[in-house]
Amino acid sequence: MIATVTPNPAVDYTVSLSEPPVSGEVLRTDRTRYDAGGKGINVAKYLDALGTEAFATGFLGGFVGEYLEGRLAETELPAAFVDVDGTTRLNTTLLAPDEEYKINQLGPAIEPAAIDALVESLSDREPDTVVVAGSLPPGVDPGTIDRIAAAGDWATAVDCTGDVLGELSGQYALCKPNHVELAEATGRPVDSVESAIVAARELCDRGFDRVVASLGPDGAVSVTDERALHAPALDVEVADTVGAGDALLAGVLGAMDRGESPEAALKHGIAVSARVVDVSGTRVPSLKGIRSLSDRVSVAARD
Ligand SMILES: Nc1ncnc2c1ncn2[C@@H]1O[C@H](COP(=O)(O)OP(=O)(O)OP(=O)(O)O)[C@@H](O)[C@H]1O
Ligand SMILES: O=P(O)(O)OC[C@@]1(O)O[C@H](CO)[C@@H](O)[C@@H]1O
Repeated sequence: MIATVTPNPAVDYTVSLSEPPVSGEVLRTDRTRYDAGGKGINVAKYLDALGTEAFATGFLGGFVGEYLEGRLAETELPAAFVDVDGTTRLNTTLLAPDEEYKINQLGPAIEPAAIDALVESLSDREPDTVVVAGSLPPGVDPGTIDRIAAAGDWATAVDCTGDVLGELSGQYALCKPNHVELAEATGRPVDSVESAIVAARELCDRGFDRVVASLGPDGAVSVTDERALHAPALDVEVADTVGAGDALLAGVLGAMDRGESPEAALKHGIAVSARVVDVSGTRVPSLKGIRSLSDRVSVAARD
């Protein structure tokens, strides 16, 4: 079973506009949606939809937390969160023709007792893999992620901001930075597939067994000490890219969980992310035919 930890969940509020916003003008729209989100929660939603046994946890509080929990309860995804005093985030995505704006709140402060409760409940579940994903709210630091990674006999995958990634000192099975996070974590420029592979190799030297770096429309690389693979993105219509990285990670982890090869896992990740960019917000898209879509992804070994 794959457990995902979202230290800083969010309800994703997506607003679609017919025209770009103009200062001082009132814009009206009936195209809005609310999704239960936060990176780890998205990974768990996509894994569940792909048929991989998943469980979502993290910290929730206030009316937004209650709403998020209610939305998850409408789904089949097993989830249990630690209650906190503050209010969970409402993150906004503003979509206008050819424009995408994202406003993310900082999130509520987390007390040490809540972190202890989270670690304890994770240990009780005995997952095979733990995924820690998303930004860290006040009170949670990179040391907390190292603690979670070391707290049980599980493999740990992380998708966190570049500064946090650069400060982790535990042993990790996988990390999933995007190109900005990869540059931030290593201090190296990442502006091509080649430079992403160089930076990813540096993270492998620092304790990450595999680095899956997402490169937006340029696809993704999957790098270990020994091998580097690159797969380009599929050419698809893009509604918005929110959740694309989570979809890539879910696709890769789901395939790895089934024992598939690194090539097949990367293809699967690219295919799942292509489906997610095709829908707005962080809703779960139809994943029917995902196998044959994966077969359309090309993957190449790189030096
Ligand atoms: N414009 C696009 N066209 C097709 N596929 C895309 C596009 N943008 C992203 N993707 C797919 O989604 C994957 C993840 O994208 P990206 O690198 O933007 O993730 P991210 O920055 O972590 O996203 P987020 O933080 O919003 O989840 C890419 O590897 C690619 O397969
Ligand atoms: O502020 P963070 O934690 O870095 O990112 C949070 C977030 O933008 O990431 C998800 C998409 O990947 C959304 O569901 C959510 O709003």
